[in-house]
Amino acid sequence: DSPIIGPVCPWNSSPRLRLPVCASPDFVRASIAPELLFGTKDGVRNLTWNQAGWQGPHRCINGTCLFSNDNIGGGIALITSEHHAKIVASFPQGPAEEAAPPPFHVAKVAGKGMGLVANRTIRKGEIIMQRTPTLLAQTAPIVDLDPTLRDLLYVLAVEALPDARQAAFMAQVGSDIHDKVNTNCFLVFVDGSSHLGCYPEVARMNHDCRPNAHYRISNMTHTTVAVRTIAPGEELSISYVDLLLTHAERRALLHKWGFECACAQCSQSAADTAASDARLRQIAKLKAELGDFSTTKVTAETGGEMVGLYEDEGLHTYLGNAYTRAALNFALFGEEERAREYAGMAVEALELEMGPGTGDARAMRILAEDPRKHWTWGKRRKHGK
Ligand SMILES: C[S@@+](CC[C@H](N)C(=O)[O-])C[C@H]1O[C@@H](n2cnc3c(N)ncnc32)[C@H](O)[C@@H]1O
Repeated sequence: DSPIIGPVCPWNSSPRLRLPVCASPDFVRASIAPELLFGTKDGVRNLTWNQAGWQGPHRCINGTCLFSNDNIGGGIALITSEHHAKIVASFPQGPAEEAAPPPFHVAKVAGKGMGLVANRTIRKGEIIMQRTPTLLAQTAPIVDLDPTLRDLLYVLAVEALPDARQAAFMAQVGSDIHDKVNTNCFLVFVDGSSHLGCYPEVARMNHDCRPNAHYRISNMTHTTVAVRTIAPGEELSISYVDLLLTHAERRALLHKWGFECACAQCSQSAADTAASDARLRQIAKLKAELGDFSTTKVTAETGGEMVGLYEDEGLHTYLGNAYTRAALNFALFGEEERAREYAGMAVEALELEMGPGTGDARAMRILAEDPRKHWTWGKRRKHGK
C-alpha cells in the first residue's frame, strides 16, 4: 500500500491517502443538481439517481464532477460530465459477485513484477473474469487540468471509494495515482467520449506478444476470455499493443509504456524472430491483396493461406478477423463448402472475441447458412468457370 506523500489536511480523515495540496474544500464545490433521473429499459419505472446508489456530485471543476456508487462492483468513483454520468448510470449494473472462486491467483512472475497464474485448466472461450471499474475518469478534462488540480480530483475520487476498493486501487503499480492510472487503466468509451477505466484485478495481467487471453469492454464492463486452453500454472496474459506489428515495432511501443517486454516471443532466437517477422509481413501483404479488387494476384487459396500464417504465429486473439476474410474470399471465388466452413469458424471466433450476438458474427452466420445467396458470391470467379 503506497501512501500519497503530502500534507494531512484538516478535513481529510484518511491517513492513507494524503491530498497533494490542502485546497479549500469549497474550492471545487458541486455545481450541478444532484438529482439525475434515468429510466429502466421498458420505461415503466424511473429510479432516481440516489435510489440506484449514486452519490454526488461530490466536487466539480469546470463542469467535470466526481460521483460515486458503492453498489457497483464493490464501489466505483466516476469523474465525468453530468451528461456522461447519466449515461453511466443507465448502464446495466454489471456482473454480480462471482459465486465460484476465480480460476487464477496473484503471484510473482520472473521479470514482470506480479501477475495472474491459472489455478486450474481454463477452457478456450471460458470467461476468466468480468469486472466494473473502480475508477472511471473522462480523459479530456483530466488532460487539460493543471496537474495539482488533477491529482486533487484523483485523490478525492479514491477517497470516495469503500476501504476495500481503495486498497485494491492503491495496490496497483505506479508511483502516484496519476501514474497508476496511466500504467494500469483501459480506454473506455462512454457515448463516444474517451474515459480511462481502472480495474485493479484485471491490471495484474501482464502483456504477452502471443497472449492466451483476450478482453472486451462493453458499456463499462471489462470481460477477459481465454483464447486457447490454459494449463494450470500458466501465466494469464493479454496484449497491450497491436500484435501484427513486427518485433522491433512492438518493443518500441512497449518501451514507451516504460518496460522491456520479457515474454517468450520476445525472448526467441534471432532466427526465430526473423521468421516471425517474415510471417507478419506476409500477413500484411495478403491482407492488402485480399482487400484490393483491382489485383489479379489473389486466388481462392489466399484467405486460407493467411489464416495458416495467423495460426503458425499463435495469433489466436485475431482469428475472427482472419477467418472472416478467408470466408469472404472463398465466397468471392464461388467455393461453397469452404466459404461455409470458414464462415462457421469465424462465427465461433468472433463470438469468443466480441461476445455473443455481435453484428460481425451475425454477418458470418448468414454467409455460413447459404454462401450462394451472399452478395459476394462468385464475384471474383473468372467468367465461364
Ligand atoms: C498493468 S501492470 C501489470 C501487472 C504488474 N506486473 C504488477 O506487478 O502489478 C503493467 C506493468 O507490468 C510490467 N509488465 C507487464 N507486462 C510485461 C512484460 N511482458 N514484460 C515485462 N514487464 C511487464 C511492466 O512493469 C508494466 O509497466
